[in-house]
Amino acid sequence: MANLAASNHVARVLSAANHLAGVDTESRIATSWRRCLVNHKLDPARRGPPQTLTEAEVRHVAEPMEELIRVALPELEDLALVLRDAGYCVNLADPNATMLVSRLPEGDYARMFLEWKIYTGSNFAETFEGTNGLGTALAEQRPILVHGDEHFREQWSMFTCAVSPLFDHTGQLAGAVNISSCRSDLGRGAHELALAVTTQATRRIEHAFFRRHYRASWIATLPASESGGLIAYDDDRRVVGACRNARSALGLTDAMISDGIDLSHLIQLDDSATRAPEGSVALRRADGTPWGSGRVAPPLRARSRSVPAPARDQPAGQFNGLHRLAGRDPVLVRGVKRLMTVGNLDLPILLHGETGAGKDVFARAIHAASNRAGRNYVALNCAAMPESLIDAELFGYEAGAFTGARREGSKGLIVQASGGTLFLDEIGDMPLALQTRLLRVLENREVWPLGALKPVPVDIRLISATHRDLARMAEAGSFRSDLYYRLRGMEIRLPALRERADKTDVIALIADEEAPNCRIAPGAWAQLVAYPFPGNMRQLRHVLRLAGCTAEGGVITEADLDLPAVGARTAQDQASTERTVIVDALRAHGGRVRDAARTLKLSRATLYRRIKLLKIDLDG
Ligand SMILES: Nc1ncnc2c1ncn2[C@@H]1O[C@H](COP(=O)(O)OP(=O)(O)OP(=O)(O)O)[C@@H](O)[C@H]1O
Repeated sequence: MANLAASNHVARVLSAANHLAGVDTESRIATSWRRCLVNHKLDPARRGPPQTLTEAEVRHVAEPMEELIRVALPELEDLALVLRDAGYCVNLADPNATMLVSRLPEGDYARMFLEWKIYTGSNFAETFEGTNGLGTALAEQRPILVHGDEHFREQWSMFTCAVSPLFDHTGQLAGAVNISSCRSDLGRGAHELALAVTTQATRRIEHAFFRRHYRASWIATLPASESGGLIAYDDDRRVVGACRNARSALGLTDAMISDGIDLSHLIQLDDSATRAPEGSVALRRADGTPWGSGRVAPPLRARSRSVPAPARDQPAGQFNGLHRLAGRDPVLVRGVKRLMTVGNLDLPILLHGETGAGKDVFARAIHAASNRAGRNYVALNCAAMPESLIDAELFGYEAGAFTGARREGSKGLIVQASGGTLFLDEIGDMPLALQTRLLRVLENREVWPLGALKPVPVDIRLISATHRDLARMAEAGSFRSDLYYRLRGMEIRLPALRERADKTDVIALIADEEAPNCRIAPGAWAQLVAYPFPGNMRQLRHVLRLAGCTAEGGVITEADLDLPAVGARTAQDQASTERTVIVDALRAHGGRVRDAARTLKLSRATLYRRIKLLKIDLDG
């Protein structure tokens, strides 16, 4: 049955190539099929995984794209969050169709992408893989949806990919955003919305990148009818840059830009656009005819927000990184003090905290502060992989131990970490069978790679982390209690961002890192302080990074904060957290609203409004 489908598919591809009836031979798909057969000499029946780069090669390829990746990440994370439950994976690729960033969906869907190597490092160039979303969108430099058997190779026909190419601030092809689903059974129509969502997210990344690059220039946004193209110009109104859409709307060339063409030869802006920037302005074409409304943003010229000084009682030295992470939060400061007392004992550490609370960065800081610093630090997320893969990744295997194993075998992460630190993230998700094997490694200080005839001695410091209640899991039998006690030589709880007593310091510090040239308007500041941040530091970083890119005139306003609504219970938590923060500040200042407002970095009026809303009794 499967063979019949495959040969039917191959016959269709060949018909299209030979312009036979029964196939829309003029469609983009058929044109691409012909390219694959005639130009690239590919075989639609060939099966096999895509070419995949090693981790070091990926790092090398990603290096020149670092800034673009940094700007794109918040959008990619948001896309992944929105599409995760629908089973889509999200990727950012370079112009040669190598995936550089991948966000997998939940559960079984993730397994499909892992099995088919649709992940970081894989290459889907049309010249190798034939017609596919990523390769074809890049070859044609146009967004495309490639659904099921529209793929050139029959083996990809269970996937549907929506892809939008990404252009840099000079209008050059810089990569592509890809989303793939293994639900081709849903029909093409079901995926069309995904293409629109991907295209919009890609435009936002391009705009954020453009604004970042030209942050020292004026930036005019063309009307929505021109897809909101962007033009950057200097104080003398000479054009210094334009995005791809603006270039095509205005017929702008590189030569015109490097000659510093006068803006008035392209569009007319009245003087009010310069006097009162940031609002919408009426635009006219160069010949004076009205051209709808656009926007003008002035250059970002100065940093204007101060960063709180670190707590004065923090000692210098090897624990500096840990102290910086702990800030002025008493729970964390206490945790770091306890860590210092055990110093370099190779005690296993268990970190407990919600997602994004900083378990990974804390684990790295512990390693950096230990006498193992400078040796290997190896991390594995136990929730991101199916059991069979964790087994092979962690414990290693001998050459030819199982079908699909690497020819030369694999040392495994435990052996790689020997002499240094092994960080096991989401340890609560480790399957029971593997818990038993891990326990044996910790007890015997040796590991048996699959298929090995003798064990390999190892010397690791283990740091593990979880957001789950391991004690309860141990009681319920879903986590081995003997392993639990072995892991928690010392347990450190990382408070959620909303619980941190120094929440405002953390916001200010992260704002300074993520949006260094921006000031936060009071309304936006109040929102940030009040928001419960279920995604903790990670979410705060993303929100501020994005806000820093979209903020016009160097001021982050409420409109720049993309803070998703939180559920009713969380809203209640938020109110109670906010209440506690305000009451604490008032207490610390003997009830003086003015001083409490200064500490909370709120205006007095805002603080009075919050006090009234939260029914805080000032006299009490
Ligand atoms: N104390 C901190 N100060 C500033 N940034 C922080 C701090 N802690 C964490 N972050 C940032 O928050 C993001 C998430 O951190 P991290 O990956 O360590 O969280 P996590 O708890 O391991 O998350 P998960 O459980 O989802 O893996 C990172 O970008 C990190 O740099």
